[in-house]
Amino acid sequence: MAALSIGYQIHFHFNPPNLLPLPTKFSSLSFTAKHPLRWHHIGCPKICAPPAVSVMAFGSSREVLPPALDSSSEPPAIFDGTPKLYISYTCPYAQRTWIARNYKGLQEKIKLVPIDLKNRPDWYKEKVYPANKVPSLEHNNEVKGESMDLIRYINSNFEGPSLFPDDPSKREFAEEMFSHFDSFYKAVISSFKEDTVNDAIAAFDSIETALSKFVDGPFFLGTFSLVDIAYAPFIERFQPFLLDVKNFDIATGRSKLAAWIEEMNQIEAYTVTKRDPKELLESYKKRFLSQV
Ligand SMILES: N[C@@H](CCC(=O)N[C@@H](CS)C(=O)NCC(=O)O)C(=O)O
Repeated sequence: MAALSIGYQIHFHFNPPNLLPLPTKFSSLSFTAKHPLRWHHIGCPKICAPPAVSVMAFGSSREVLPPALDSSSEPPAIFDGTPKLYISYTCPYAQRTWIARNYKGLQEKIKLVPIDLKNRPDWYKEKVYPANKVPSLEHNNEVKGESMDLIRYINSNFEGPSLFPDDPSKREFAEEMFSHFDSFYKAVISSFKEDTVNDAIAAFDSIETALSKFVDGPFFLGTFSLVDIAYAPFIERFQPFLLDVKNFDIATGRSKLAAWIEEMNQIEAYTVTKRDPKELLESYKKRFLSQV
């Protein structure tokens, strides 16, 4: 059975209102093929008839994530026709593709194959992706790589909501932001090794300006898009490191960036891919401070 549980927004319509707060009294709610709605109520030994509630699927799926495959693991059924996204749970480039796949609701269509990069299985390089990096996507008997190409590919070649608006001015700005990524990344990383955070300040000022361009929403292109996906995994890592090590809070005095971070944290397709900030901080400290 697929290890998948579906999230629901539950609207309680109880009368009289003094019965509230009822949500705490309900232990779980689940759907099965036989019983479309099972309502488990604490204090009710059996499955009870649901009270007056409406339950609305909000279209997101919380997956049980598979364990990462290592050198002792058998390969999945490569080229069996099932699209597969090879990732590492800790890689920000892979995270981009994982977010795109989640946002488009492709959890059941594109199988997630996590790889342990520190103890990589030989078959990954030999049979799947000779570049031996993540992410890679197996689709239509081909394996493609490069996160920026893959998020565009996933957006264009699979069903689900579009992550790239039609508006030509937004598309043009998206391309600008994609090109800007490398210099943003380099500026922030270089500040890790310097005494001042001037480069990082300038880099985040440029993000604040970019976020001010479209006013029809808190995201880079107004609505959530590939641009947010391209930047989010990196900002997720830069923020705790700059705060802890450089005492630089990227969101202070940058209201658009602060709002963007808040809104990103409402997007489940993204939040399920996030790592513990403490773990990210430790891994960045190991990576960047030991080289100083
Ligand atoms: N430009 C690539 C970068 C991918 C990349 O560097 N992935 C890292 C993990 S975060 C990797 O696979 N490293 C393994 C290696 O370089 O051997 C992309 O955007 O997909």
